[in-house]
Amino acid sequence: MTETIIDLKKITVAFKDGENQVQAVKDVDLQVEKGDIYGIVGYSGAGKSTLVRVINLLQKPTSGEVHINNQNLLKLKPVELRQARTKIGMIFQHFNLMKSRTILGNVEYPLLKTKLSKKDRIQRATELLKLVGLEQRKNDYPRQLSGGQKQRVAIARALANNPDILISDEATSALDPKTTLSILKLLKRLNQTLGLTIVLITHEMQAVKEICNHVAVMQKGKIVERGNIEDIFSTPQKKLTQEFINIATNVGPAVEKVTENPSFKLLTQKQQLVQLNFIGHSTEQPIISTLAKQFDVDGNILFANVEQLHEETLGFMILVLTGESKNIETAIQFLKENQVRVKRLNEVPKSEVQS
Ligand SMILES: Nc1ncnc2c1ncn2[C@@H]1O[C@H](COP(=O)(O)OP(=O)(O)OP(=O)(O)O)[C@@H](O)[C@H]1O
Repeated sequence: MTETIIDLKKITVAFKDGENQVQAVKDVDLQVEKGDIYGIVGYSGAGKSTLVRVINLLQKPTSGEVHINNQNLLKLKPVELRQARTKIGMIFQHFNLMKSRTILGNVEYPLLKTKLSKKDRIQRATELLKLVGLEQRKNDYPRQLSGGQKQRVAIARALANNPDILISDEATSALDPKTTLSILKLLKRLNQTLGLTIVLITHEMQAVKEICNHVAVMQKGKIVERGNIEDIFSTPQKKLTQEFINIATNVGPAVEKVTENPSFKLLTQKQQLVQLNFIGHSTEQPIISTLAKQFDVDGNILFANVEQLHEETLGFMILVLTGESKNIETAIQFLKENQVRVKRLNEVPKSEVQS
């Protein structure tokens, strides 16, 4: 049985900007299941940070309801809210470590407000550093660590009070791709071993693809599309979502390269440039040879990429189909009937297309 741990209802956040009012978040509902890793993707200014800051009431909404762990946070007394907040950890792009404290001192810091003795605090902080693989560095200072190591310390600190939820606000945006991957893997491990629910804000669908089970796409303060990761990657509905996925799967840059190449202009009336997206079992079929054998249509592969998302395999391909236009149309129909999404990348004159 799934259990909803984050339930935001009709959240609106408005800021005063001089004479004007900026609505950073507009009437957003968001439900996250316990134990999930939920991505929130959007370009800068979409309202992602503002929305997730509502989860721990770092940002009070102008209107709406905030239910976390079945508690209505807006109805809690200050002392109860402080307690509820300790169960929501947060990590940031710039780590926010205290320069004058050692690594151990940074992780110990949130425990100073608890009833733990100094000895127990040190023991807990040491355990947490072990969990993120930095026990050996506990007496170092933040300046002595790399970006990835600093983020590991920030993660250990965020876990000090045994939170149920971890909010990651662009936590890998300042890191190189390899370090990003290692931090994402660490988050996934913590999700699996501690049952931690993670909300991951990012402007990169690539990060979402690595570890999230669900994703919401934000634009201008609203969630424009949401769903499980396989559905969103295989059948994105909104142009913005497609854009993010094209970048994450390298299809976007490949289409650009192909269509900007001078040879693209030289395609004949018997050639159709197509982008194919395959889902699940359709990735295993010998599509190209079938097109040649059954429809007398040759397929020349210009780009191909296969992505594994949990149990689902997704394939992306850019092809030039060459043959009689009638045959190309039948071949495209065949592909569609076999759960392959087909997007035409060049216009074939109408007179050539038989319906
Ligand atoms: N305290 C504030 N006062 C006024 N406007 C704000 C405030 N905080 C955010 N905004 C505005 O709200 C909108 C959403 O900002 P927000 O930081 O939530 O977006 P974001 O998607 O997280 O982008 P980024 O990744 O750049 O932080 C922006 O137009 C921003 O300028």
